Amino acid sequence: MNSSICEIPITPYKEIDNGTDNHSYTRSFNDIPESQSKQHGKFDVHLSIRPTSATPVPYSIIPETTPDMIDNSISLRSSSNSNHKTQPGSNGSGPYERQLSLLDPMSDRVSTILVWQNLTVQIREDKKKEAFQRMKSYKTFVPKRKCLLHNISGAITGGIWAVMGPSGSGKSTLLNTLACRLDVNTVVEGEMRLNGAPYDNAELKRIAGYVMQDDLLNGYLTVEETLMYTAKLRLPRAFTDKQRKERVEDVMTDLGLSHVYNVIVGTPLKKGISGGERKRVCVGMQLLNRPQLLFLDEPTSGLDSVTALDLLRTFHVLAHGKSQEKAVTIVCSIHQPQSKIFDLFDSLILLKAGNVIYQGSRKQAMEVFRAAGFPCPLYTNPADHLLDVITPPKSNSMGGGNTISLKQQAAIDSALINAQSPVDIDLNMGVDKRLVQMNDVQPHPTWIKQVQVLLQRNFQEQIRQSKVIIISLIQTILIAVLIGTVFLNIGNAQSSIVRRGPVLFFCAVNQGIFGALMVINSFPVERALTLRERASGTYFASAYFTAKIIADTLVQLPVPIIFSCIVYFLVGFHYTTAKFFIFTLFMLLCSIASTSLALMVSAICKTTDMSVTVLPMALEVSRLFGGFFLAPSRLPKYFAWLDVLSYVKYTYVGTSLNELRGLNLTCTKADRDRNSCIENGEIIIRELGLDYINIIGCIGALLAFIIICRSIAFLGVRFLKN
Ligand SMILES: Nc1ncnc2c1ncn2[C@@H]1O[C@H](COP(=O)(O)OP(=O)(O)OP(=O)(O)O)[C@@H](O)[C@H]1O
Repeated sequence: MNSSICEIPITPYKEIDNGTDNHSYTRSFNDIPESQSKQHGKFDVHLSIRPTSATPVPYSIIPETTPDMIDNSISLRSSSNSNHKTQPGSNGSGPYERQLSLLDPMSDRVSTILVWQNLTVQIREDKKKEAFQRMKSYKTFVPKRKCLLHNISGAITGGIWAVMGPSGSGKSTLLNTLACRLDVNTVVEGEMRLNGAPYDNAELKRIAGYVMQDDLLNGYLTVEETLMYTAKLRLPRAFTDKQRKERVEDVMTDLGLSHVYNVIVGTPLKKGISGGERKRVCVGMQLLNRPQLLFLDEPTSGLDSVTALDLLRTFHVLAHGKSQEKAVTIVCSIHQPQSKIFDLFDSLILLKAGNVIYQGSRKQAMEVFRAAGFPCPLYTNPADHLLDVITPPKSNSMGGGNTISLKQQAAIDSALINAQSPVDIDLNMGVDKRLVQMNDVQPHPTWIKQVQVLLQRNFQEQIRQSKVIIISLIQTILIAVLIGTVFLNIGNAQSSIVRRGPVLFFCAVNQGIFGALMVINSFPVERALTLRERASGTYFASAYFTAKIIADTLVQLPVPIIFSCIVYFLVGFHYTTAKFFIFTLFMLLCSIASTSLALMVSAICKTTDMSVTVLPMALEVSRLFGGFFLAPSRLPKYFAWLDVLSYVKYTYVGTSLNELRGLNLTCTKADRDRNSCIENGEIIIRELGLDYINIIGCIGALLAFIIICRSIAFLGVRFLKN
């Protein structure tokens, strides 16, 4: 069977009978959305159609042959066409490639071809549990796994693709598999190729973007700031600031965001841009480094129909490329699009329970369904029709509705599959495009530059949240005044001995709480955002962590300093300049230690709920072993390890040593008569058993505590990804 293309411009659609069962059309872009035709101007595109039924049927015998049958993007070689010959003069990359260039109107601008063959995705209960069971009974071991995708094959070759199917059919699983974003408990079998070569997440990060369903963004930054920071972090280091700014402006114009460039993104409590605009910002962040491939998971979820249509029109324009530019191949998972949205897709993958029911041109889908005996009724949304056919109606509790038996449903599925030619995948598709891509790798901004940009972003966010900082300062002043007045001018009398311990212990406890609560509330959300940015290859985990530690510490500094200045003088602690600075240093280290503990807990627990449950216990233990209720030297040996973990203890013991060393106490005659006079602080230190360590030891222990907690937190951020 030969196919040939006649280049006769006929507008809008006219069939050219070339004497074969392959028919060719030439059409103009009159029927594409206005926005797109403006971009392209008016030009003619050559398309061919192929019969899709198992037994090829010439289209001429189907009475209502319509342009719907035009296959303008399908790239799967059908077995029935496997004798397809390479045209003379083609670039020799095989019949598949040639077919692409014949079938795809923008093949010269399609830069990415994604192919998968015999792809099976399974989920296991737990990776470690499975490995353990395998070790225990390796001969008889049969892993318990749920199959999410069943041995599917296909290809994505340009244009805008919809992955459709009922809920739970595996749309997100397919997207995540192709984008190498599955979680650790997933087992993938089969081949996936990007431009003819196996690929991994790192390679995909360079050329592809992924927009997740929920628009997780930094609510305190404006649209322009959000995009500008991403541009600074993601665009190659060779870009100048001017070029970055131009790229951001370009993306904002493309996505229709220019009118909100100065509006903050917004948080649940502070309204910012709209839902559709948020989605556009997420897409914009991915478009900044001009990806060749864009995955979008349910991009229209939560949007009203007008906004959703508007967004899809934007994607359609991106997918067909602006003049002279390479087009972005877009793959969207979508639930049940309205008909106008459905019309914007070039191609379709229809999934049901992890199986592919249809893949190929969107327009041809209706024909396949008709050939299988399911023509789309008049005035019915084609997307609804496709889903209605493949989704069996469930009987309701009232016994209403017509149910279809599993057998009938299986018959429908096989009728649909039989109405299409079997797919024969060529894994080498797009190999020539790969060479171009490999030469195109440009280095990312340096680690130092990333830290610098992230620091700037962090400070900007903190400034936008200045209310929280101001409230924390006011609260610190109030608490400090309260403590200072309760223990006002403690003096040097014997009665001051029983008051010194509690006030020092209370200072240590108080410094820990506020910072820890702030971290526990904000870090899990920040972590989710960071994970997402890192999944897109925006920056190194170490750069993020370094910037966070520096910014948080600098913002935290004033609180213990203000606290110390007020409390120290109101209480009237042992006054020398050195002692005051040592006290302040302990307050500062205590505050940093508590936030480090909270950071570690929330990095390991991952969610706010879990962190909020675990942190109070950690704080309680720190207090219990804080050295006040029971002297550290008198603790039972088996608790020694918990005692070592208490940052409160090192603060309390350190400040006590600082206060009591060199402290002279006055005694009244009555005290002497009762023989209960304690003349100096050294005696108290010995009595309380605090002399097992010195001040330097306490400072060292606090520093070690901070370093260990932060190192564990870093490992949590770096390696715990879900
Ligand atoms: N981590 C997982 N553990 C267990 N089952 C999973 C997991 N991920 C997905 N599944 C199951 O795999 C099937 C496909 O899920 P997937 O999220 O891909 O479906 P979907 O078509 O995107 O659904 P929806 O449209 O509702 O988002 C579902 O039955 C789901 O319960």
